Amino acid sequence: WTVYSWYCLYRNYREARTLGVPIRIIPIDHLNKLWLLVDKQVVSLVRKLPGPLGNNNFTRFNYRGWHEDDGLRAHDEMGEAFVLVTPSRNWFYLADPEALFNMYRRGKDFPRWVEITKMLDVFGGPTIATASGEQWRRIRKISNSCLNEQCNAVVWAESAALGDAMAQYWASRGVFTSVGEDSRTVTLHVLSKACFGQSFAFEGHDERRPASASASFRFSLLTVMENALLLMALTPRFFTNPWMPLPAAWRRLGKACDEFRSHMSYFYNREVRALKEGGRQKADYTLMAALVRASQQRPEGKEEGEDQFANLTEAEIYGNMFVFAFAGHDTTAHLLTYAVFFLAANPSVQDWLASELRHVLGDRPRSQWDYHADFPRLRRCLAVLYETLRVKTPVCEVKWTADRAQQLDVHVAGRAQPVTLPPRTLIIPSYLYVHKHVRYWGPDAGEWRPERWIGVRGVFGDNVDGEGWHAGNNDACRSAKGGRSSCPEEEVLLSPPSRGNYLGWSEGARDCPGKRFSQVEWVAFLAALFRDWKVEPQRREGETFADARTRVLDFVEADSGYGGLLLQLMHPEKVPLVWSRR
Ligand code: HEM
Repeated sequence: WTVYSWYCLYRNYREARTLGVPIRIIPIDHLNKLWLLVDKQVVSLVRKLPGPLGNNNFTRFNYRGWHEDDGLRAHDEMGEAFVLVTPSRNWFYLADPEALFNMYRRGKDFPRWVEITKMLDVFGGPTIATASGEQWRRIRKISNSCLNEQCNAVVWAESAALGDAMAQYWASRGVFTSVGEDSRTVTLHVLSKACFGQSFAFEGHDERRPASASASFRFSLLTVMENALLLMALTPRFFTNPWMPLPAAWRRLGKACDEFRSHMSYFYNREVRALKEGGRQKADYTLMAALVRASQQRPEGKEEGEDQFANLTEAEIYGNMFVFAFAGHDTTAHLLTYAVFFLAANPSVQDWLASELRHVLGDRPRSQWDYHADFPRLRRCLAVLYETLRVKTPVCEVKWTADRAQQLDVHVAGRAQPVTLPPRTLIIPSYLYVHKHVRYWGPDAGEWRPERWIGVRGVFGDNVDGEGWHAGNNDACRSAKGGRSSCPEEEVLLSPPSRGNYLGWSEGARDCPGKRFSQVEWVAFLAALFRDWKVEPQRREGETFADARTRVLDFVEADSGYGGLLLQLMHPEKVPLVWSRR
């Protein structure tokens, strides 16, 4: 095996040399399953060795999330593109915004590497995240039509109600440490409502009752989502096998899987029945109902009997429901946790945010907030999301060249030149570089500064939302008052320096279909949390606010890591925060 491995490494190295970009060799593929279990521990042990033994390509590049620790260094040293050669595959890292945008535009030439997402097909499939080609186009088209404005209105109302309850809970604690857990609770509850029509009251971390053995829907959804990685690695069948000697917690997981499946089947049959009887009102939106409706209707132009090529099967609906719940849960929750910490360290941004919320929502109670009228005016809330996603991008993407060589113009040594990428080359967009380099974002590129996304309407002609100038270049867009516009009505949301410079929701045909969902959810949470409340770090004895702020920001950098598949704060409970009325 070792000889074969070295042979493959040599073969891949020879192939990498044809690319004409810098090469670094590492001995183990990033996605070797055994290695994934121990990579960080082994690397941190090897790092203790003296000199080059502890400091080499292996300790620098050969573990999950190395790019977060390395920051901008790798591309600063090697230019816009370089390749990591492993025994299994070549990993081509790309930080050229123009080349990235071209790659996203040519989705057929550079498809998603679905081998990495295939494990999401645990409750049925193929799904939107795991299918390719024609099959994916069909599922994606149906999904896009279901994630519509009706869905967003449901998300808005539910998120505002849950955000409100979370704010009350934190206020009842005064000092709280549960932002990570509570953010996961609210995002899960929003998904439960939007996907299945099941609404649950907020339960703060310390109020959680032990899950009932009778396995309610909430229990099954929560348990399945909390153990999603384990389920993807071992499949639900492993946990539901009655002959397998399993610990009690794993048995419970098996039970939750069975329950989750039978709840989905119940919801599915209910929707099919309602559709047949014409009983469901338009106002009763659920994603499940929308998918069922779309899958039962024969699309225009299709003949009888062709339906199976255009609609979703029952198994595909189950698989997709799981994928939506999985893809929409931790992404938003982790970002919300980051934002609460960034805001705690930046009271002036909280004031700026609150003044927009007061201006748009006034004193209206939450029940009178209106998605269609209020959401589009809350640009500062959206700017907080854009900025948090810029500096703490949770999702890593992998594209590849599949079975054909592809050419891409890439800046190498300052000049655009065609690079021929051999078949089976993996391409990793280096979002950290394009999101944070001073060349694109100005001297404060490394700082969390949501104001960079806001400009003043009309300063450079008639800016419209999302088509203005990037804040790094828009000093003239701001009013004289401390670099901030005084009136939210005059403001526009600016776009990034280029479309290849902002990859948080990805780009091209295979970008995130939940983008608008997450924006609506996020803005409603921020509105409920920060119109009437504020957050700050709990000070230690004798600590000034400036010291506490530095401590929080240092903590955010040091504690960021890949717990599972996403970047997150690993232990947000370690830094207590204070919640109070503004
Ligand atoms: C702020 C929160 C979110 C972020 C940052 C985010 C980011 C992303 C990214 C970067 C991708 C592309 C992944 C890849 O190519 O490997 C993606 C795909 C996807 N996202 Fe999101 N997402 C968010 C929220 C959501 C929500 C709320 C949903 C569902 C309601 C969702 C559903 C999906 C699905 C189904 C895909 C796969 C799409 C396809 O393959 O066609 N996401 N997301």
